Amino acid sequence: MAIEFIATTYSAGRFKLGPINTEIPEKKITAIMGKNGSGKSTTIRLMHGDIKPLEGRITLDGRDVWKIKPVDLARQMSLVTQEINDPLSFTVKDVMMVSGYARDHDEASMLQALEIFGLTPYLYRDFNFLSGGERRLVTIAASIYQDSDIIIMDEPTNFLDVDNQMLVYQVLRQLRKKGKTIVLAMHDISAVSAISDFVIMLKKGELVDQGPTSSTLTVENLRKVFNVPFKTYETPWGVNFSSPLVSEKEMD
Ligand SMILES: Nc1ncnc2c1ncn2[C@@H]1O[C@H](COP(=O)(O)OP(=O)(O)OP(=O)(O)O)[C@@H](O)[C@H]1O
Repeated sequence: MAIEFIATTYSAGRFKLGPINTEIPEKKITAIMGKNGSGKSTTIRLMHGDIKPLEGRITLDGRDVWKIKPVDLARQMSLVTQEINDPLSFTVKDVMMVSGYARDHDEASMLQALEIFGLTPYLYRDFNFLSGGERRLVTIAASIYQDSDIIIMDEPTNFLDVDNQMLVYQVLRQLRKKGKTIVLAMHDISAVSAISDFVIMLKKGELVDQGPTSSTLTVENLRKVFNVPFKTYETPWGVNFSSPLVSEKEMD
């Protein structure tokens, strides 16, 4: 399942994205990084065929993704968005069923996906009355239940406590091991460094750099993207990046 951006551009109001040329590595974790408003969600929506490019193409195994029938696309790609709209009074089970509508219903797999996050007791709860973090975990469980080859998530760890963030990253690693292609829009630089194999860095809709995380996630690129200085430091879990968030001292 290869996703390719070929000279892709998009425009919404005054915002312009691209041109983007990239091939999302299969069976790896790709992180899309950039400041607020840099175009991460737009890139993800293009990848999922929710919006059409202005110029160029986004292809899934050579086919324009926006032309693929939703039911066929759902077998190949799942998307966890930032905002979860549920105008109806859906239960957690309904949310799972909607996500899994293109696969054969399998109650055991559905419960298994919820159980990863300890959510089986929530099966008949009203989704709208769950906390922000619980809703996020349900939608991640729903995308696991969907069982597509490609899993896209927009800021999957938003609203989550550190233990649940760790759980989500652990689950993402397991999904990669199972051969899933994963694409994440992310803010958290340490998490990008720890979990992603490939990184796409955006600034104001432009591609700043892309490549293997080990060689692309550099202090130089981070400074370009975020306009603040960064330094690396060693932690017991590997190299991390730091900027003077709450310090009065300037870094050079
Ligand atoms: N339909 C639209 N009409 C006008 N502007 C839009 C539209 N959709 C997106 N934009 C603008 O495009 C820019 C990129 O938005 P996008 O949601 O892709 O950013 P992002 O990198 O995901 O940001 P964040 O980190 O805040 O989620 C923003 O300035 C946004 O206001």
